[in-house]
Formats: sequence, C-alpha cells, structure tokens
Amino acid sequence: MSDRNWNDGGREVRLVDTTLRDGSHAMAHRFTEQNVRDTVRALDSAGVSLIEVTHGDGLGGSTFNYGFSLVDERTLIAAAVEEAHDARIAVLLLPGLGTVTDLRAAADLGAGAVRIATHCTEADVSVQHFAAARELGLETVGFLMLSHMSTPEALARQGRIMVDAGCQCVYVVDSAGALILEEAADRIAALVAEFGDQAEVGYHGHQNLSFGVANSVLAHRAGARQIDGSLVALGAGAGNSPTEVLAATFERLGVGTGVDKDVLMAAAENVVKPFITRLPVMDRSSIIQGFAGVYSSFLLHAERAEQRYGVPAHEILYRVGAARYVGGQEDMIIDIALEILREREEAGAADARVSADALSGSRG
Ligand SMILES: CC[C@H](O)CC(=O)C(=O)O
Ligand SMILES: [Mn+2]
Repeated sequence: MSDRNWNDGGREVRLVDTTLRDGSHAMAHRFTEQNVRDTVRALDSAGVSLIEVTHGDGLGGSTFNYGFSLVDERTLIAAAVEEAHDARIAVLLLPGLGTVTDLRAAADLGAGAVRIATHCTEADVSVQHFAAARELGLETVGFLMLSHMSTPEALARQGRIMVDAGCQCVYVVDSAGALILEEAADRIAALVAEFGDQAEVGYHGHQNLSFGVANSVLAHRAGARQIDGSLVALGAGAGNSPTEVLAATFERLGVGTGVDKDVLMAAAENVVKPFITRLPVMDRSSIIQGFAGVYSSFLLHAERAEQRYGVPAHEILYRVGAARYVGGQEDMIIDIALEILREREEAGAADARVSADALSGSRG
C-alpha cells in the first residue's frame, strides 16, 4: 500500500508549485519576504496543495559557491507558513549542502514536506535524511536530478533506494530540460513499474527545449501523480513548466488537478510577473543547456563568467555539457571560461606568429 500522506481531494494529478524555490535561481536568490507572502497567498487561494520555498539550491544553499540569499531562508519559510491556509509548505534539501539540523529547523518553522534531491546515480546519500524526515512527520519526496543521464532501469533502481529509505514520491527531475517526450515517459513508467503502489512518481520539467508541459502530460499518462510547475515559468534555465499552463492544459484534457486555472493565471500576471527581474527565455544559452544536457541552474553562473572573462555563455555551457558536470560543480564553470580564454590567446599568438613570418618572408 502507498503511504501517501497528502489528501488528494479527488485530484487525478497534484500540481506542485516551485516558483519560490526553482525561481530563486532565476532571481539570483533575491526574493523578498513580500514576494513570498504574495505568491503563497495567491497559490494557496488557487488550491495548490504543495508550495516549495527555499534557496534555489535548497536549505543551506546561501553560500559563496551558489549565491547568497537576499533574505534568510528561515524568514521566508516562516512567512510562507503564515500565509498558507490550506497548502503545505515544502523545502528542498540537497544532502551535504543542507543538513538534518537545517531540516529540523524548517520543520519547527512549520514546513510540512521535504524534497530531498540527489544526482540521479547517488540516491544512497539521501537515506539518513529520509529517515530523519519521517521521524519529524514530514511528507517526503525524492528528486533524482539530471535524470537524462540515466537509463529508465538505472533510475528505477535509484528510486528504489529512496523508497526503501522512507520516500513517498520519487521524481524524475529533468534538471537540464533535455528529455524529449518518450524519454521522459519511459523514465516515469520504469519508476511506476518498480514501486507499484508503494510510492508515487512525480515529474519536474524545464523548458530549455520547450518540452516541459508536453512531457508533463505524457508523464501523467505514464502514471505520474505529482507534477511540478512555476508561475510565469520562473525557474532556472529557460524556466520550469508554467503552473498556469499546466492547469489550463490538464483542464482541457479533463484531468482533475483541484486547482483554479483562472486564479493561477491572475497570480502569474499580477503577482509574479511584476517582481521578475529576468524573465525566463529560450535563448541561445538555455537551448544549449537542453541540447547538451546542462544543469539549468548553471545559466546565471555562465552568464557571470561571460561578463567577467568575455567568453560567450553558450560556448561555456556547451563544454559543461560535454564534460558532464553535475550539481555542485558550479565553480568549475570558471575553469572552462579560463580554458576557452587560454585557447583564444594561444590561437591569437599563433596567428600573430604566422603573420610575422609571412611578413618577413615577403621582405626576404
Ligand atoms: C540545485 C537544485 C536544483 O535546482 C533542483 C532542481 O530543481 C533541478 O535539478 O531541476
Ligand atoms: Mn529545477
């Protein structure tokens, strides 16, 4: 029997909103307390039952490597809990960055769920965190990040580790927005087959190749019960599947989500859009992220490296994809920028030598 501990209220699929967590990447972690209060109030009134609020990289993510938060995440979590009447507030935790102590503090503030994220081949690092979360009485979700890097079978084996550790719903997380249609559906189907009714399966998409919503529909058809979105797509890379579009699409398909699409569209337009500092777009850099399989949250890091070293972000991201970097290797983006710079200087020096030789030959 599944030990799901959320009330589905007759929903066929649960839309989970991550505007205030994945969107933190796109906002360079600059959410204000007012942004959080207004967004949670709007999502809650639209009937969204799980709202994620944390630094983009999860509890403890406010660091030099990932970027400092404008407002302490505990203040933001407490504000979100205060505003949510029906919804549950979830936090993200990446083992090694966030600790069990951080998790206890979030639970004390009133968070009711934790989403524990690991690289898709490293579920074993989450075991103690799931145990702690269950002891705290939290709803538990597992995030297998960069899922495109694993086969469906390998992903199912990793999901099994999470479920055995106490995870109630395992997500196929398309961190790079790289999965195309059946590549997403096959991964969902493998997890559904592995867990039976022992746990649910979820899908988290990014729009880098524009498949977030289409993949979500196929994920639901393959058995996913929880689907992530962000208002106005606010999220890393080209953003997430827009929550308001997911709501409208599932309604058109006659799939019950329990949310009010009109309230969500108003929230996207009137609450979230006005505070967005950088709208998520499918531009050269984010398309390359989807194409080359790059962690979406690397986008701003690559753009900063472009500004600092004068090396185009999309070129950096291409190489990040070829090197198969995973989350936590943000600082190595600078190594790649310096490598490209060095190659350019060497090529420039070689060109200068050729010209000088040609000149002296013609005088010769
Ligand atoms: C750094 C955590 C990451 O943003 C989690 C996530 O949403 C993803 O991998 O897509
Ligand atoms: Mn994401």
